[in-house]
This record gives sequence, C-alpha cells and structure tokens, in this order.
Amino acid sequence: MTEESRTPFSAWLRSQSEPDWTAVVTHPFAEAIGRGTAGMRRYLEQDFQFVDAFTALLGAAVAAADTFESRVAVGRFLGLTVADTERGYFHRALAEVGGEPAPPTLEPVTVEFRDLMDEVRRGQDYPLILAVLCVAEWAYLGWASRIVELPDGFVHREWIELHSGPEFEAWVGFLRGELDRLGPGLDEDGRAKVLDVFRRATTLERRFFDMALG
Ligand SMILES: Cc1ncc(CN)c(N)n1
Repeated sequence: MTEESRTPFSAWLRSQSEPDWTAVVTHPFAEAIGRGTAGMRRYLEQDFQFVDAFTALLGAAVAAADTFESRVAVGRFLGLTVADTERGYFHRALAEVGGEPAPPTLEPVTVEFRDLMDEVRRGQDYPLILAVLCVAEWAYLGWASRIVELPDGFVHREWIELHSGPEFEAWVGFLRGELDRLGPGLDEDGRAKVLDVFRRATTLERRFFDMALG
C-alpha cells in the first residue's frame, strides 16, 4: 500500500496544495479579521460577487451529485445558510461598512475565481465541483477556527462565526467525506484533474486575501 492510497483523498489534495494552503489559513488579512481591525468594505464587496457564483455552484452540486443524500446535504446548506444567514449578513454588513452590493469594478482575482466556478459548474463533474467547494469552505474553517477571542464588532465577529463552530465543521466534514468517498474510484487522470482544480482554487483564495489586504 502506498502512502497516497492510505491518506484520505481530501488530506492528500490539501498536502499537495502547499505552501498556498498554509498561507491562506495564516494570512495577515484573516488574522486582522480576528483582531477586528481588517478593513472589510472592499473585501465584502468583492466577496459578495464571489458568493453569487458560489451559490450557482452549490446548485450545480445538487444537480451533479451521485446520491439523493448528497443532494439533500448540499441543498440544505444552500437554503438554510447561504440563502438565509449569509445573505442577511451581507446586506447588514455592506450597509454598515458603506459597501456596494454591485461594485462598479471586479478585481482580477474575483473575475478569475468566478471564471473557475463557472468552468466547473458548466462541466457538471461532481468531484471537480466538490474540489472548489471544499477548498472554499475548508480553508475558511482553517483561518476562522484559529481565532480564540471573538472581536466585538458584528461585521468581523459574525463573519468568523459563519465559518466556524460545529455546524460549519460538519459541513466541511461532509465535503471532505464526499471527496474521500469518490477519490479512490477515480482513475489517475480523474485524480489529476481534481488536484488541478483544488490547487487553482487554493491559489485564488490566497490571492483573494492578498487583494483584500490592498
Ligand atoms: C473567497 C471566499 N472563499 C471562501 C468563502 C467561504 N464561503 C468566501 N466567502 N469567500
């Protein structure tokens, strides 16, 4: 048995995405969110555009999933979290920081991230869709769960709360579990394609935080 075949697929994907993975979860912008000092206006304006494409991608995951229970898990997260709690957060937080829900310009990294999500959404290949969803959620769990003391202001505090805690951990556990379940059934070419998307998404996460830092 090789090391690769013993390691869960999701853990292997993450290990192959260093040093960018660690750069995301320890990013200075994420640490500034934790201290409550990060300037959130540009970040949230751009992220609202990210979330739009991310929501479409969740819909694609519902369509492309190979089991009913998987469709239900993704659909529940889409309906209960993204379409409700997170949407409400964005409207309140953008108003608080004076941000535009539809900013006049998209940053290059926002365009590239949306392009990647649109590419895998159109491809309707469930493991590739999972790769992007898993990076986006697992990396966010990574930085948010490093924060020990929550800041007072709701814009920073609720953004951390949305990406940490038992429910979000279970969601990330589901996404990782799906990759771990499907990875061993992929051939070498299929695994390489998932890794390519996983790495591209991880690099974009790093660049997104770089953009936010200014
Ligand atoms: C860029 C980015 N990556 C991930 C997430 C977490 N859903 C987010 N809101 N924005």
